[in-house]
Amino acid sequence: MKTNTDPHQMALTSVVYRNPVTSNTHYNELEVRHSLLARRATSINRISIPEHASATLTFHNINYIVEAKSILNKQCLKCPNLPFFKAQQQKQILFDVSGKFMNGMNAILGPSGCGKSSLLDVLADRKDSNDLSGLVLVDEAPRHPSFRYTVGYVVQENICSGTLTVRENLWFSINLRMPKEISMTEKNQRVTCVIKELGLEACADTRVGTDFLRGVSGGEKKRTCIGMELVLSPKILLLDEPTTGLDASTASSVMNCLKDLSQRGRTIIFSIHQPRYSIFKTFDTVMFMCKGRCIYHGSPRDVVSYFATHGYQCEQYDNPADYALDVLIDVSRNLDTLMRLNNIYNTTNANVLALHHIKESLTNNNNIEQERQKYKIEAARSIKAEIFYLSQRTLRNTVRNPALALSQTLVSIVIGLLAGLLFYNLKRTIEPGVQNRLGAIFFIILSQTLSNLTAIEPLISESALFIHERTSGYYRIFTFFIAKLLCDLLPMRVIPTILFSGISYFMIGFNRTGGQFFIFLLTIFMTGLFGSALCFFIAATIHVFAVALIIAILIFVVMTMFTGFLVDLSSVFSWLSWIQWISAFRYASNMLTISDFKGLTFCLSNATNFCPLTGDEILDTRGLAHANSWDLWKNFFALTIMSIMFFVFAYIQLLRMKKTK
Ligand SMILES: Nc1ncnc2c1ncn2[C@@H]1O[C@H](COP(=O)(O)OP(=O)(O)OP(=O)(O)O)[C@@H](O)[C@H]1O
Repeated sequence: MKTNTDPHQMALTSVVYRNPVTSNTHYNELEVRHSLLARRATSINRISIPEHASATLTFHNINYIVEAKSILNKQCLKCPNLPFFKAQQQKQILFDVSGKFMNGMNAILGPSGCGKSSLLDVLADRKDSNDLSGLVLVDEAPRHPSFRYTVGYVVQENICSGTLTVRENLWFSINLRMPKEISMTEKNQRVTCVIKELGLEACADTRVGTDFLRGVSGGEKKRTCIGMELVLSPKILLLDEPTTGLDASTASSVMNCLKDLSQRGRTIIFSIHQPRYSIFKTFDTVMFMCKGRCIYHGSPRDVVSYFATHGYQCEQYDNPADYALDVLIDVSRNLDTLMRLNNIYNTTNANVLALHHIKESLTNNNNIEQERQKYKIEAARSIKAEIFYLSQRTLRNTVRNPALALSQTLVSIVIGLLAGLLFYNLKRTIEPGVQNRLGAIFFIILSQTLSNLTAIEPLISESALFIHERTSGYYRIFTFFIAKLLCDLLPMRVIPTILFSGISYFMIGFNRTGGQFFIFLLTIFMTGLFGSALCFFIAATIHVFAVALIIAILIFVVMTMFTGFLVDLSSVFSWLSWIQWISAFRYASNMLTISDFKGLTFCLSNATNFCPLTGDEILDTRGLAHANSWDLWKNFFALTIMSIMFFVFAYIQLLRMKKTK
């Protein structure tokens, strides 16, 4: 393959530099280097996956400490789930870890909980820098702020869109993550090339699959996730346990695939649990970790002899990987041995040399972090393009997985018919006309409220995908929010609203004027929109479906109780009655009540044509002002404000989701 340039560097075109501070000589050099790269990138007119894209990643004295919650005292063990019984405690996960990963297959091995994933996250710049000390360098320079978005990182869980095909997932990744300068032809070339490299030709146009939709195999799904990173053509590819959950042959095929990539110059770094020998021997280097410390880093061929010198003998037919893991388990139980092996590792010649090389950089470490924060990163695509690609995916998702949309539509038809039959052709009599009319309004608001609970599920089920894509810099939160609104929340309210209103309004026999039907339609739509906004906010705040659902139901029930239909609001305790002002459903039912009752007269049911009660009197009794049109529209205004407020809250919650882990 032809290699005209380095697309990893090309991705830097998506980075702009704002107010770089020039107080530090070392950083000045970096800045010059980066701007040179950026300038060079703009002149590139052809992209191909480079055969020799290699990078060396070194890390020095990495310490990672988190705030962990611990139970305060023994008595509190009885109530461990209550947050106020927990105290913040510092927990060190990584202890002075240093090392160097060059192009090739670099494995990180160790027992569960030894800090493999944490180290990978640190190397990928996905941890909060406040919890970290130490230095990570790429080709002897500090990582660029965009490193997190340009490095390939395949998380342990296979996160990609299940309703899209393998090829569509790759396109989604390349469309959103590569700079806009890259042409369609070049992207197509790259996607085709990655599909070929990963051996995905046979299933390229098969849907990946979800829990309920059979798709590609586990190995193919894993390779799709790898492909979504490879389309960026990263020099460094990090993978968290790429073989977990795969059978032996699929694990081998994934590892062979990675081996191929490494032979083409990429630096592949991955954590792995108990590899078979056939896999173990493909590694170029292995790093053994134990309780957050590194105790060996070198060739897999030297493992047995290295540990033998420390008193651990490998049995004749034992797999060296199993043997090493047994050694690690033994070492983890013996703190003295662990410290001894860790000290030996830290003082090995190679390591000392590496530290010597970057001594100057180490002293500038604090400055480097501060400087990194000052760079502003811009997304690779324009807002319009991001909305387009996200909407395209959402629509495909809806069309290919129509259960939710169909059930929402069907439920609207059924409830519309039910309301129509229950309150069929309302009479304008005092008994039972008035009561039935009020009952119909209450039923309509209640049913529309409850049918909006469905808005919780899609966001919660997509939260893992959203967090992953946000961390990997696929799109801005704003564009995700707009696409969700335009292609998911709004259509799911508009169509059912029209169907429900069209059926129920005329069957029930509310006033048949165009204006009143429009107010009815608008009220139903706004009720749905408010319900969606509230559910969106709850789903963005609480990620456990059952908890989110129960909270949404609780809020809906309280709001329904304060509509004024179940209890006379003037008789409620004064310290409780303020809830009526935040009951969106009171505003909705007020709109319907005022619109329908105003100007009506209600007759006696004995057909005497004596009509002693007017709709205006009923509105007066219910305390609903109706003198002018503002009295009606102020309810619409309040409903709109509350919907906007909850959409804003939902957006803030999305922003608050941490990019780092
Ligand atoms: N944010 C955190 N708060 C508290 N403890 C944490 C946090 N992050 C990691 N840990 C702890 O740090 C240790 C190392 O976690 P890590 O996920 O890095 O281990 P691992 O070697 O990848 O484990 P596994 O192989 O089981 O995935 C674990 O004991 C984990 O519970």
